[in-house]
Amino acid sequence: MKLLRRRDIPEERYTNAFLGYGPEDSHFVVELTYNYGVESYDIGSGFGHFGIAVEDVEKTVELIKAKGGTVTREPGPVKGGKSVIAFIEDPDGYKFELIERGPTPEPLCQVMLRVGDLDRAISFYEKVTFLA
Ligand SMILES: C[C@@H](O)C(=O)SC[C@H](NC(=O)CC[C@H](N)C(=O)O)C(=O)NCC(=O)O
Ligand SMILES: [Zn+2]
Repeated sequence: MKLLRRRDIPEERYTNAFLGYGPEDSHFVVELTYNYGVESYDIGSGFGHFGIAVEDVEKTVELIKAKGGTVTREPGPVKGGKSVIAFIEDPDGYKFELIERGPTPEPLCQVMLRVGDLDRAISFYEKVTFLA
């Protein structure tokens, strides 16, 4: 990913940074928010991870390790499945998953949220986000 833009709102005492693999009007982005003076957060157990598709998880993990990244789950098939994945943890404790897939113009591909009622959540997102 690369930094697309910063957005500082001093009157609200926070700064955003937007990172992605392409322009915001056509690509998913990660929006980082820094609240002035707040150095850490309790991430809790609801947020799972976001996913980044790569063509070679093992090679990508080696590159991440060489750059000092923290690998919390080594490359290999997902338990109970075949997709090759790995998990990386960022300095704030947020995780992203590397998912082995073919070439794609949009590697930033999914967000995992833990929910208390799957059918309720499915119904909500289908109802609320059906924007057509
Ligand atoms: C589909 C792919 O994007 C996944 O994230 S599946 C990875 C898999 N997920 C779970 O096990 C979800 C349930 C778990 N109790 C949770 O709440 O995270 C996973 O993490 N597998 C572990 C592994 O080592 O394969
Ligand atoms: Zn996942």
